[in-house]
Amino acid sequence: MHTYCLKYEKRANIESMSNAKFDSEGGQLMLQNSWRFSRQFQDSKANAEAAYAAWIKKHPSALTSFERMMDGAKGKKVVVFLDYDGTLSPIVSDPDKAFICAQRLTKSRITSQLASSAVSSFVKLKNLYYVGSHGMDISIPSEAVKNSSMRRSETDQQGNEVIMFQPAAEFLPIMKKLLLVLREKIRTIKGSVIEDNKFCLSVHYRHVDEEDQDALWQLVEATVGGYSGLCITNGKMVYEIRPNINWNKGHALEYVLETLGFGSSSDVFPMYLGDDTTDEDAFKVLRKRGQGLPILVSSNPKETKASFSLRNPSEVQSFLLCLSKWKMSNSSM
Ligand SMILES: O=P(O)(O)OC[C@H]1O[C@H](O[C@H]2O[C@H](CO)[C@@H](O)[C@H](O)[C@H]2O)[C@H](O)[C@@H](O)[C@@H]1O
Repeated sequence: MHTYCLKYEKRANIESMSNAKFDSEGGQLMLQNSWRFSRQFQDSKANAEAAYAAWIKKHPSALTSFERMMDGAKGKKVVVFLDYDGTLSPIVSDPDKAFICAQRLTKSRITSQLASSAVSSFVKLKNLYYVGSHGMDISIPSEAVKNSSMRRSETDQQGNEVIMFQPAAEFLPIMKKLLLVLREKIRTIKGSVIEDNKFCLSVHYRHVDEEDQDALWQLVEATVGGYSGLCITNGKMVYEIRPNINWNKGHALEYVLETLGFGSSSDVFPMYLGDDTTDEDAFKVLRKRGQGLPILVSSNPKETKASFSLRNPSEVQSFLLCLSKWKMSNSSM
């Protein structure tokens, strides 16, 4: 509405209209424009709904399709992989306040970009397996490891016996150094925040003014360019800097299944729930294995390898509740 008024003012000057004429015509024009605006808004809302309706046909809701979906799981071991931000926890403006209601998370594997210790401190459940930093920071309780060739445990920071796997371990000194350098550099850009996720540095720009975002990107790109072997990807209002190695959430999923003794087993039914583009690598692995369920968490139509979808973390919780009820009536899980 404001924009239309300004535009009209400009035209009124050009045409040297009287103030009286300006006022009365201005009011009428504003009405017409506000009607047009609301019509455009309704049209675009209807278009978005139509696009979502078409998309959901290709990626049905994991809630409404639950029974049908779980047919394939009967008699198999169900392994649930859950992304954290945007999947278990809603996206919030402060990353330190991304909490979840954890009561429904039992016997699950959590994959995230956060360091596994960070995810673990958010979730605070012991009988979970944590995977952080894009799958580059894996920690599995020793007693869960079925594959004897992988049983070489160590003690984590909380004193638990775990199998740790960090395929980018050699990058740790570089990541630590880069953290200090970047933290100092981006200090000049108001609203920017850097998060240390061990093998992934996340530079958030959610609170950076739009006109400063390009400068932040230039700064990040130039600084990271000074270090070899790293790459930058763009997430949800965040630049993610990580080692450029051939390892992603899909590899992590395979690694976890391997440690659990399900490497090439047909008795397993893995599910992966994620909202991020980086979760697509895990979806692809499930597709390739021809096993289990890739589920995308999104309220907007998106190009995805997932077969099913859930709209948001609240639907994820409802889904996990259905799953726990299903588990109670199907004892072999
Ligand atoms: O692999 P993920 O668990 O999906 O991690 C991706 C990033 O997630 C977090 O950032 C996102 O969620 C924040 C909290 O809701 C939000 O404030 C931010 O804008 C989002 O990008 C996490 O803080 C990052 O470190 C991860 O890179």
